[in-house]
Amino acid sequence: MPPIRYRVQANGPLRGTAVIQGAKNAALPMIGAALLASSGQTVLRNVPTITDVANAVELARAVGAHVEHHPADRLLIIDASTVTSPLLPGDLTRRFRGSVLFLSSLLYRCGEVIYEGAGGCNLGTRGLDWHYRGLVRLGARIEEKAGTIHITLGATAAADLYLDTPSHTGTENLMIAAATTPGRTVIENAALEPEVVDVARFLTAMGAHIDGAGTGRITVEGVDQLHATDYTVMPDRIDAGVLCMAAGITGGTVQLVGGDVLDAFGVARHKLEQMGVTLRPEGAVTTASRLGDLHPINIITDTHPGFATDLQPPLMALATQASGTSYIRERIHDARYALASELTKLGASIVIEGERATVIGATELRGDTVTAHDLRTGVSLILAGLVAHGETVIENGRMIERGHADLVARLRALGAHISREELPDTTRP
Ligand SMILES: CC(=O)N[C@H]1[C@@H](OP(=O)(O)OP(=O)(O)OC[C@H]2O[C@@H](n3ccc(=O)[nH]c3=O)[C@H](O)[C@@H]2O)O[C@H](CO)[C@@H](O)[C@@H]1O
Ligand SMILES: C=C(OP(=O)(O)O)C(=O)O
Repeated sequence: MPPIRYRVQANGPLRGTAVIQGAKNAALPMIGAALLASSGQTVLRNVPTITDVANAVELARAVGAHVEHHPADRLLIIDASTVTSPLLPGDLTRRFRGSVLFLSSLLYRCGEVIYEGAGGCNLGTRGLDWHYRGLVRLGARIEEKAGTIHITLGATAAADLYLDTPSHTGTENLMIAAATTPGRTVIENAALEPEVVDVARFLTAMGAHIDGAGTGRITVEGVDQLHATDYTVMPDRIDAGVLCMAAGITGGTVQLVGGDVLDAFGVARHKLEQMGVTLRPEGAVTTASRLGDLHPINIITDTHPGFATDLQPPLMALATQASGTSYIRERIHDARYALASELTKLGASIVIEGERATVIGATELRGDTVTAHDLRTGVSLILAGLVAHGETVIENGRMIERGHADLVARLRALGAHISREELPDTTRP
């Protein structure tokens, strides 16, 4: 794959309308869960055109599903009646974290699943032990050999499950597994994230019996089988948050279209408002704007409705422009400060001590060449580039496209000076 480079130059306040994409972290589990339907065709709408989705489509095809992808219509049609292979090939699964969401459906469709490892952003330790422990309690057997996980389905029976902390994909995987496990399964300390609720709604549309999604105690009454359905993926609250911050960092006004996201923001809504970014819902449109100064802020990332970790890097970029010292504490991922050194190259003043980051603002940023070490680092560097003097060049831009669709077109429509280049592929002979 040819490397991608983004170039950004400041061009004053962003103004205009932006469409929020469908949620990456809801679309991926839905593609995985759709494989549970042994007949019929599932239609998924509002699917974001991002590489994580393209990889999920490739993975679904690799295990035998027939998938039609219509990116221009943001639509997927999944016929899982042809799923036969229990092997999730490592060259695909290691491309994205969401591949872990294929485990449960494939296990129940094929009686076994072979998983050669998860990918996704490198944010420190990203365990899967709670997923495996839950599956074992539902009757699965797990063996690991040289990094490959082989799960086989024994006599399945409902169970009382718990998560040590409310894992997002862990809750989704266990809901998917429990959907067709006979009896009543209870998941304690379940994740409350809006995407988990959307996945529960999707499973319910497939015929599952799920209660309590959006609370810490989810109950699933197993049914014999699930059927194909037609479902529209919720809007992406992280994509929406980044667009609000693009308005905030440039002192502009952006109208967000594509669904109500303010409730899904949780604490992030209030933190943005404290910083001086006004968020105003008007019917189906939310307007994000900033007129006065940006104020410093204090955030602690947490599970929903706490401040979402995926919005922490963009908030760090915003904090570099606030007049005063901001304090950030990252409590979900143990290594999510790759952005700090890149922002420092642009002139930001940031001190990292363990899980704490102190951002001393406001600093004048100057364009330079920086690297998108992961998805949100990349998009946060775009935010910084929107106010830096001179040109900001972001290498490894493919990372951004894992999770944000068509950002160049959407930001250009708001007046941003941003471009994307495909570089020669040096890995090809
Ligand atoms: C595809 C997807 O939906 N990704 C999101 C999901 O990731 P993901 O579902 O991987 O995140 P989790 O909520 O599972 O992980 C949070 C923390 O719990 C730990 N943990 C988790 C499971 C486990 O079995 N053992 C364990 O130790 C992890 O190492 C991590 O430190 O939620 C994260 C937290 O909101 C987001 O940043 C990701 O964007
Ligand atoms: C961490 C993220 O994604 P993933 O879990 O897919 O790596 C993210 O979306 O910021």
